[in-house]
Amino acid sequence: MFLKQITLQNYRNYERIELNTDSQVNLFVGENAQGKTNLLEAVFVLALTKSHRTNKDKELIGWEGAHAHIHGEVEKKYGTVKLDLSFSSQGKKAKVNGLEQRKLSAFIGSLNVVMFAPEDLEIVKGAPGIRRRFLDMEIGQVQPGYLHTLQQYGKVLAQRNNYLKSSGPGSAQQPLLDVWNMQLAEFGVKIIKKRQSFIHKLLRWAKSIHSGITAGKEELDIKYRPSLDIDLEQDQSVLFEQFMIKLTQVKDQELRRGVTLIGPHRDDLTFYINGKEAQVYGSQGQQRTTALSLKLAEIELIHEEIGEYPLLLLDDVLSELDQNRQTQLIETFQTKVQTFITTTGLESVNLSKLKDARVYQVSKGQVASAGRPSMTE
Ligand SMILES: Nc1ncnc2c1ncn2[C@@H]1O[C@H](COP(=O)(O)OP(=O)(O)OP(=O)(O)O)[C@@H](O)[C@H]1O
Repeated sequence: MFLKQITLQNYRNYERIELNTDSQVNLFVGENAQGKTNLLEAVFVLALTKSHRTNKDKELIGWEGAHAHIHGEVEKKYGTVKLDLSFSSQGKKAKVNGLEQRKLSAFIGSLNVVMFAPEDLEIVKGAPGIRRRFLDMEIGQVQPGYLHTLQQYGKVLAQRNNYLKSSGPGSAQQPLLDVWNMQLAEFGVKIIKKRQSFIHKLLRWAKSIHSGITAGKEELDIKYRPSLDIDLEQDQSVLFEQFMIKLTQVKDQELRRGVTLIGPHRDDLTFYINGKEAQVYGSQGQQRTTALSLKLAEIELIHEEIGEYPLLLLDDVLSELDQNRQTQLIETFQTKVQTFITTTGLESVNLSKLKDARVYQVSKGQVASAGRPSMTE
Protein backbone atom coordinates (compact mmCIF):
# COMPACT_ATOMS: atom_id res chain seq x y z
CA MET A 1 0.00 0.00 0.00
CA PHE A 2 0.97 3.57 -0.60
CA LEU A 3 0.09 6.78 1.26
CA LYS A 4 -0.43 9.31 -1.54
CA GLN A 5 -1.44 12.28 0.50
CA ILE A 6 -1.75 13.39 4.10
CA THR A 7 -3.33 16.51 5.60
CA LEU A 8 -2.90 17.58 9.23
CA GLN A 9 -4.99 20.21 10.96
CA ASN A 10 -4.11 21.43 14.43
CA TYR A 11 -2.12 18.26 14.99
CA ARG A 12 0.64 18.86 17.61
CA ASN A 13 2.78 21.71 16.22
CA TYR A 14 1.14 21.62 12.74
CA GLU A 15 -1.52 24.26 12.22
CA ARG A 16 -2.29 22.97 8.76
CA ILE A 17 -0.19 21.09 6.23
CA GLU A 18 -1.15 19.22 3.11
CA LEU A 19 1.52 16.90 1.74
CA ASN A 20 1.76 14.87 -1.42
CA THR A 21 3.78 11.86 -0.38
CA ASP A 22 3.97 10.36 -3.84
CA SER A 23 7.50 8.92 -3.62
CA GLN A 24 8.54 5.46 -2.55
CA VAL A 25 10.99 6.98 -0.04
CA ASN A 26 10.07 10.22 1.75
CA LEU A 27 12.87 11.81 3.77
CA PHE A 28 12.01 14.47 6.36
CA VAL A 29 15.02 16.52 7.34
CA GLY A 30 15.18 19.17 10.04
CA GLU A 31 16.71 20.27 13.31
CA ASN A 32 15.49 19.01 16.67
CA ALA A 33 11.96 19.83 17.86
CA GLN A 34 10.68 21.01 14.45
CA GLY A 35 7.94 18.40 13.99
CA LYS A 36 9.60 15.45 12.20
CA THR A 37 8.48 12.83 14.72
CA ASN A 38 5.06 14.47 14.99
CA LEU A 39 4.60 13.88 11.27
CA LEU A 40 5.55 10.19 11.44
CA GLU A 41 3.43 9.86 14.53
CA ALA A 42 0.44 11.24 12.58
CA VAL A 43 0.88 8.52 9.93
CA PHE A 44 1.09 5.92 12.72
CA VAL A 45 -2.04 7.35 14.39
CA LEU A 46 -3.92 7.25 11.09
CA ALA A 47 -3.18 3.52 10.95
CA LEU A 48 -3.83 2.54 14.56
CA THR A 49 -5.91 5.46 15.95
CA LYS A 50 -3.34 5.62 18.78
CA SER A 51 0.08 7.15 19.15
CA HIS A 52 3.21 5.05 19.64
CA ARG A 53 4.44 7.63 22.19
CA THR A 54 1.45 8.36 24.39
CA ASN A 55 -1.82 6.86 25.54
CA LYS A 56 -3.31 10.32 25.99
CA ASP A 57 -5.06 11.38 22.80
CA LYS A 58 -5.45 14.95 24.03
CA GLU A 59 -1.67 15.46 23.68
CA LEU A 60 -2.13 15.13 19.91
CA ILE A 61 -4.33 18.22 19.74
CA GLY A 62 -2.44 21.43 18.96
CA TRP A 63 -2.31 23.78 21.93
CA GLU A 64 -4.12 26.57 20.08
CA GLY A 65 -7.28 24.64 19.15
CA ALA A 66 -9.88 22.16 20.37
CA HIS A 67 -9.78 19.57 17.57
CA ALA A 68 -7.06 17.74 15.67
CA HIS A 69 -7.71 16.23 12.29
CA ILE A 70 -5.75 13.80 10.10
CA HIS A 71 -6.79 13.00 6.55
CA GLY A 72 -4.99 10.51 4.35
CA GLU A 73 -5.42 8.86 0.98
CA VAL A 74 -4.13 5.33 0.74
CA GLU A 75 -3.66 3.51 -2.52
CA LYS A 76 -4.32 -0.17 -2.08
CA LYS A 77 -4.52 -3.16 -4.38
CA TYR A 78 -8.25 -2.71 -4.84
CA GLY A 79 -8.47 1.09 -5.06
CA THR A 80 -7.97 4.27 -3.07
CA VAL A 81 -9.24 4.57 0.51
CA LYS A 82 -9.84 7.96 2.13
CA LEU A 83 -9.32 8.02 5.88
CA ASP A 84 -10.32 10.72 8.36
CA LEU A 85 -9.56 10.75 12.04
CA SER A 86 -10.55 13.59 14.41
CA PHE A 87 -9.69 14.11 18.05
CA SER A 88 -11.44 16.37 20.52
CA SER A 89 -12.22 16.41 24.24
CA GLN A 90 -15.30 14.31 23.35
CA GLY A 91 -13.15 11.49 21.98
CA LYS A 92 -12.22 10.42 18.47
CA LYS A 93 -14.17 9.97 15.26
CA ALA A 94 -13.04 7.79 12.39
CA LYS A 95 -14.30 7.78 8.81
CA VAL A 96 -13.50 5.48 5.91
CA ASN A 97 -14.43 6.96 2.52
CA GLY A 98 -16.59 9.55 4.30
CA LEU A 99 -18.55 6.96 6.31
CA GLU A 100 -18.28 7.20 10.06
CA GLN A 101 -17.15 3.94 11.70
CA ARG A 102 -18.87 3.32 15.01
CA LYS A 103 -16.23 0.82 15.99
CA LEU A 104 -12.57 1.76 15.71
CA SER A 105 -11.82 -1.88 14.92
CA ALA A 106 -13.61 -1.30 11.59
CA PHE A 107 -11.21 1.57 10.83
CA ILE A 108 -7.95 -0.06 11.97
CA GLY A 109 -6.40 -2.12 9.23
CA SER A 110 -7.26 0.33 6.44
CA LEU A 111 -3.68 1.54 6.62
CA ASN A 112 -0.85 -0.64 7.93
CA VAL A 113 2.43 0.68 9.24
CA VAL A 114 5.58 -0.57 10.91
CA MET A 115 7.40 2.06 12.94
CA PHE A 116 11.04 1.72 13.95
CA ALA A 117 12.16 4.36 16.46
CA PRO A 118 15.08 4.63 18.92
CA GLU A 119 12.81 3.71 21.83
CA ASP A 120 12.15 0.31 20.20
CA LEU A 121 15.31 -0.91 21.90
CA GLU A 122 13.06 -0.98 24.96
CA ILE A 123 11.09 -3.84 23.38
CA VAL A 124 14.14 -5.97 24.06
CA LYS A 125 15.53 -4.47 27.26
CA GLY A 126 12.65 -2.53 28.81
CA ALA A 127 9.82 -3.45 31.16
CA PRO A 128 7.37 -6.28 30.31
CA GLY A 129 4.56 -3.76 29.68
CA ILE A 130 6.47 -2.42 26.67
CA ARG A 131 6.66 -5.90 25.14
CA ARG A 132 2.97 -6.51 25.77
CA ARG A 133 2.10 -3.20 24.12
CA PHE A 134 4.28 -4.13 21.13
CA LEU A 135 2.51 -7.48 20.78
CA ASP A 136 -0.96 -6.03 21.21
CA MET A 137 -0.53 -3.20 18.73
CA GLU A 138 0.99 -5.44 16.08
CA ILE A 139 -1.61 -8.18 16.41
CA GLY A 140 -4.38 -5.57 16.47
CA GLN A 141 -3.22 -4.18 13.13
CA VAL A 142 -3.75 -7.41 11.27
CA GLN A 143 -6.60 -8.76 13.40
CA PRO A 144 -8.69 -5.81 14.61
CA GLY A 145 -11.04 -8.25 16.44
CA TYR A 146 -8.14 -8.90 18.82
CA LEU A 147 -8.36 -5.32 20.12
CA HIS A 148 -11.99 -5.89 21.00
CA THR A 149 -11.09 -9.02 23.02
CA LEU A 150 -8.33 -7.04 24.71
CA GLN A 151 -10.81 -4.32 25.63
CA GLN A 152 -13.25 -6.86 27.07
CA TYR A 153 -10.45 -8.46 29.08
CA GLY A 154 -9.40 -5.03 30.37
CA LYS A 155 -12.95 -4.30 31.57
CA VAL A 156 -13.28 -7.64 33.38
CA LEU A 157 -9.83 -7.16 34.91
CA ALA A 158 -10.69 -3.69 36.24
CA GLN A 159 -14.01 -4.89 37.70
CA ARG A 160 -12.39 -7.97 39.18
CA ASN A 161 -9.63 -5.88 40.78
CA ASN A 162 -12.21 -3.53 42.29
CA TYR A 163 -14.06 -6.51 43.63
CA LEU A 164 -10.89 -8.05 45.11
CA LYS A 165 -9.99 -4.76 46.76
CA SER A 166 -13.42 -4.24 48.27
CA SER A 167 -13.92 -7.86 49.40
CA GLY A 168 -10.79 -8.73 51.31
CA PRO A 169 -10.01 -12.14 52.85
CA GLY A 170 -12.95 -14.12 54.20
CA SER A 171 -15.59 -11.86 52.66
CA ALA A 172 -19.10 -13.29 52.29
CA GLN A 173 -19.22 -11.95 48.72
CA GLN A 174 -16.54 -14.31 47.48
CA PRO A 175 -18.85 -16.61 45.42
CA LEU A 176 -19.29 -13.68 43.02
CA LEU A 177 -15.64 -14.08 42.15
CA ASP A 178 -16.52 -17.18 40.13
CA VAL A 179 -18.39 -15.00 37.65
CA TRP A 180 -15.35 -12.77 37.07
CA ASN A 181 -13.08 -15.82 36.91
CA MET A 182 -15.03 -17.40 34.05
CA GLN A 183 -14.89 -14.21 32.00
CA LEU A 184 -11.26 -13.50 32.82
CA ALA A 185 -10.27 -17.01 31.76
CA GLU A 186 -12.41 -16.91 28.61
CA PHE A 187 -10.95 -13.64 27.25
CA GLY A 188 -7.53 -14.33 28.76
CA VAL A 189 -7.11 -17.63 26.93
CA LYS A 190 -8.11 -16.05 23.61
CA ILE A 191 -5.46 -13.35 24.09
CA ILE A 192 -2.74 -15.80 25.09
CA LYS A 193 -3.47 -18.06 22.10
CA LYS A 194 -3.42 -15.16 19.64
CA ARG A 195 -0.18 -13.80 21.06
CA GLN A 196 1.44 -17.18 20.92
CA SER A 197 0.44 -17.80 17.33
CA PHE A 198 1.64 -14.28 16.36
CA ILE A 199 5.05 -14.93 17.91
CA HIS A 200 5.28 -18.26 16.19
CA LYS A 201 4.67 -16.63 12.78
CA LEU A 202 6.85 -13.60 13.52
CA LEU A 203 9.72 -15.79 14.63
CA ARG A 204 9.83 -17.64 11.32
CA TRP A 205 10.66 -14.35 9.59
CA ALA A 206 12.72 -12.81 12.40
CA LYS A 207 15.05 -15.82 12.60
CA SER A 208 16.09 -15.65 8.97
CA ILE A 209 16.29 -11.84 8.90
CA HIS A 210 18.42 -11.80 12.06
CA SER A 211 20.69 -14.48 10.67
CA GLY A 212 21.02 -12.44 7.44
CA ILE A 213 21.91 -9.21 9.27
CA THR A 214 24.53 -10.96 11.41
CA ALA A 215 25.96 -13.01 8.52
CA GLY A 216 24.79 -16.24 10.18
CA LYS A 217 26.63 -15.55 13.45
CA GLU A 218 23.55 -15.14 15.62
CA GLU A 219 20.48 -17.28 16.04
CA LEU A 220 17.42 -15.48 17.38
CA ASP A 221 14.70 -17.15 19.40
CA ILE A 222 11.59 -15.74 21.08
CA LYS A 223 9.44 -17.34 23.76
CA TYR A 224 6.11 -16.28 25.18
CA ARG A 225 6.18 -16.32 28.98
CA PRO A 226 2.73 -16.72 30.52
CA SER A 227 2.33 -15.55 34.10
CA LEU A 228 0.39 -18.71 34.87
CA ASP A 229 2.21 -21.94 34.44
CA ILE A 230 0.21 -23.55 31.60
CA ASP A 231 0.95 -25.66 28.57
CA LEU A 232 0.56 -23.26 25.63
CA GLU A 233 0.39 -26.08 23.10
CA GLN A 234 -2.98 -27.25 24.47
CA ASP A 235 -6.19 -26.13 22.80
CA GLN A 236 -8.40 -23.33 24.15
CA SER A 237 -10.79 -25.49 26.20
CA VAL A 238 -7.91 -27.20 28.06
CA LEU A 239 -6.21 -23.85 28.66
CA PHE A 240 -9.48 -22.45 30.00
CA GLU A 241 -9.68 -25.29 32.55
CA GLN A 242 -6.04 -24.77 33.53
CA PHE A 243 -6.61 -21.03 33.91
CA MET A 244 -9.64 -21.64 36.17
CA ILE A 245 -7.66 -24.07 38.36
CA LYS A 246 -4.80 -21.56 38.73
CA LEU A 247 -7.27 -18.84 39.71
CA THR A 248 -8.57 -21.06 42.51
CA GLN A 249 -5.02 -21.69 43.67
CA VAL A 250 -4.12 -18.00 43.91
CA LYS A 251 -7.52 -16.91 45.29
CA ASP A 252 -6.43 -16.31 48.90
CA GLN A 253 -3.32 -14.45 47.83
CA GLU A 254 -5.35 -12.27 45.44
CA LEU A 255 -7.93 -11.45 48.12
CA ARG A 256 -5.15 -10.50 50.52
CA ARG A 257 -3.43 -8.28 47.97
CA GLY A 258 -6.57 -6.99 46.27
CA VAL A 259 -5.27 -7.49 42.73
CA THR A 260 -5.40 -10.05 39.89
CA LEU A 261 -2.07 -11.85 39.92
CA ILE A 262 -2.26 -14.02 36.80
CA GLY A 263 -3.37 -13.53 33.22
CA PRO A 264 -2.14 -11.99 29.96
CA HIS A 265 -1.83 -8.55 31.62
CA ARG A 266 1.20 -10.00 33.44
CA ASP A 267 2.72 -12.08 30.64
CA ASP A 268 6.06 -11.40 29.00
CA LEU A 269 8.34 -12.33 26.11
CA THR A 270 11.95 -13.47 26.24
CA PHE A 271 14.44 -12.99 23.41
CA TYR A 272 17.42 -15.29 23.05
CA ILE A 273 20.55 -14.83 20.99
CA ASN A 274 22.47 -18.07 20.51
CA GLY A 275 20.54 -19.50 23.44
CA LYS A 276 21.33 -16.65 25.87
CA GLU A 277 18.77 -14.11 27.08
CA ALA A 278 19.21 -10.94 25.05
CA GLN A 279 17.69 -8.75 27.80
CA VAL A 280 20.38 -9.86 30.24
CA TYR A 281 23.43 -10.77 28.19
CA GLY A 282 22.94 -8.97 24.87
CA SER A 283 25.19 -6.04 23.97
CA GLN A 284 23.58 -2.75 22.95
CA GLY A 285 24.34 -3.65 19.31
CA GLN A 286 22.79 -7.11 19.63
CA GLN A 287 19.70 -5.66 21.27
CA ARG A 288 19.41 -3.10 18.49
CA THR A 289 19.76 -5.81 15.83
CA THR A 290 17.09 -7.85 17.60
CA ALA A 291 14.69 -4.90 17.58
CA LEU A 292 15.45 -4.29 13.89
CA SER A 293 14.91 -7.96 13.00
CA LEU A 294 11.55 -7.86 14.77
CA LYS A 295 10.44 -4.80 12.84
CA LEU A 296 11.57 -6.18 9.49
CA ALA A 297 9.86 -9.48 10.31
CA GLU A 298 6.65 -7.58 11.03
CA ILE A 299 6.72 -6.13 7.53
CA GLU A 300 6.86 -9.61 6.02
CA LEU A 301 4.25 -10.94 8.41
CA ILE A 302 1.77 -8.17 7.58
CA HIS A 303 2.33 -8.91 3.90
CA GLU A 304 1.72 -12.60 4.55
CA GLU A 305 -1.47 -11.89 6.49
CA ILE A 306 -3.11 -9.21 4.36
CA GLY A 307 -1.44 -9.58 0.97
CA GLU A 308 0.00 -6.04 0.94
CA TYR A 309 3.14 -4.47 2.33
CA PRO A 310 2.69 -1.92 5.13
CA LEU A 311 4.40 1.48 5.22
CA LEU A 312 7.74 1.59 7.00
CA LEU A 313 8.30 4.57 9.32
CA LEU A 314 11.92 5.09 10.38
CA ASP A 315 12.14 7.74 13.06
CA ASP A 316 15.68 8.95 13.50
CA VAL A 317 17.17 5.46 13.40
CA LEU A 318 19.26 5.45 10.23
CA SER A 319 22.13 7.32 11.86
CA GLU A 320 22.23 4.65 14.58
CA LEU A 321 22.70 1.83 12.09
CA ASP A 322 26.09 1.11 10.59
CA GLN A 323 26.40 1.39 6.81
CA ASN A 324 25.90 -2.37 6.36
CA ARG A 325 22.62 -2.45 8.23
CA GLN A 326 21.45 0.77 6.64
CA THR A 327 22.12 -0.61 3.17
CA GLN A 328 20.42 -3.89 4.00
CA LEU A 329 17.36 -2.08 5.31
CA ILE A 330 17.03 0.25 2.36
CA GLU A 331 17.80 -2.32 -0.32
CA THR A 332 15.43 -4.90 1.08
CA PHE A 333 12.48 -2.65 1.16
CA GLN A 334 12.73 0.27 -1.15
CA THR A 335 11.15 -1.41 -4.14
CA LYS A 336 8.18 -2.89 -2.28
CA VAL A 337 7.64 -0.82 0.88
CA GLN A 338 6.84 2.88 0.94
CA THR A 339 9.17 4.36 3.52
CA PHE A 340 9.07 7.56 5.60
CA ILE A 341 12.37 8.54 7.19
CA THR A 342 13.20 11.35 9.60
CA THR A 343 16.72 12.57 10.16
CA THR A 344 18.50 15.64 11.43
CA GLY A 345 21.04 15.48 8.61
CA LEU A 346 21.25 13.87 5.20
CA GLU A 347 24.91 13.01 5.75
CA SER A 348 23.82 10.04 7.88
CA VAL A 349 21.78 8.56 5.03
CA ASN A 350 23.29 6.49 2.27
CA LEU A 351 21.60 8.45 -0.51
CA SER A 352 23.30 6.57 -3.33
CA LYS A 353 21.12 3.57 -2.50
CA LEU A 354 17.85 5.47 -2.75
CA LYS A 355 15.98 5.36 -6.03
CA ASP A 356 12.54 7.02 -5.98
CA ALA A 357 13.15 9.40 -3.06
CA ARG A 358 12.01 12.89 -2.14
CA VAL A 359 13.44 15.16 0.52
CA TYR A 360 11.27 17.46 2.64
CA GLN A 361 12.59 20.20 4.89
CA VAL A 362 10.80 20.42 8.24
CA SER A 363 10.99 23.65 10.19
CA LYS A 364 8.70 25.00 12.93
CA GLY A 365 5.68 22.98 11.91
CA GLN A 366 6.09 23.75 8.20
CA VAL A 367 7.09 21.19 5.57
CA ALA A 368 8.59 22.15 2.22
CA SER A 369 9.54 19.78 -0.55
CA ALA A 370 13.24 20.09 -1.34
CA GLY A 371 13.08 17.76 -4.35
CA ARG A 372 14.97 14.60 -5.18
CA PRO A 373 18.10 13.77 -3.16
CA SER A 374 20.39 14.17 -6.17
CA MET A 375 19.25 17.81 -6.39
CA THR A 376 20.02 18.44 -2.76
CA GLU A 377 23.31 16.60 -2.37
N1 LIG B 1 0.08 19.24 21.34
C1 LIG B 1 1.04 20.03 20.87
N2 LIG B 1 0.74 21.28 20.38
C2 LIG B 1 1.70 22.08 19.89
N3 LIG B 1 3.01 21.75 19.82
C3 LIG B 1 3.36 20.54 20.29
C4 LIG B 1 2.41 19.62 20.82
N4 LIG B 1 3.06 18.50 21.18
C5 LIG B 1 4.36 18.70 20.89
N5 LIG B 1 4.55 19.92 20.34
C6 LIG B 1 5.82 20.52 19.90
O1 LIG B 1 6.35 19.72 18.84
C7 LIG B 1 7.77 19.87 18.85
C8 LIG B 1 8.45 18.51 18.82
O2 LIG B 1 8.25 17.95 17.59
P1 LIG B 1 8.90 16.54 17.24
O3 LIG B 1 8.86 15.63 18.40
O4 LIG B 1 8.24 16.10 15.99
O5 LIG B 1 10.41 16.97 16.99
P2 LIG B 1 11.47 16.41 15.95
O6 LIG B 1 11.54 17.32 14.79
O7 LIG B 1 11.20 14.97 15.67
O8 LIG B 1 12.78 16.58 16.81
P3 LIG B 1 13.92 15.54 17.24
O9 LIG B 1 14.86 15.50 16.10
O10 LIG B 1 14.48 16.21 18.44
O11 LIG B 1 13.24 14.24 17.56
C9 LIG B 1 8.17 20.54 20.13
O12 LIG B 1 8.55 21.87 19.82
C10 LIG B 1 6.91 20.50 20.96
O13 LIG B 1 6.82 21.60 21.81
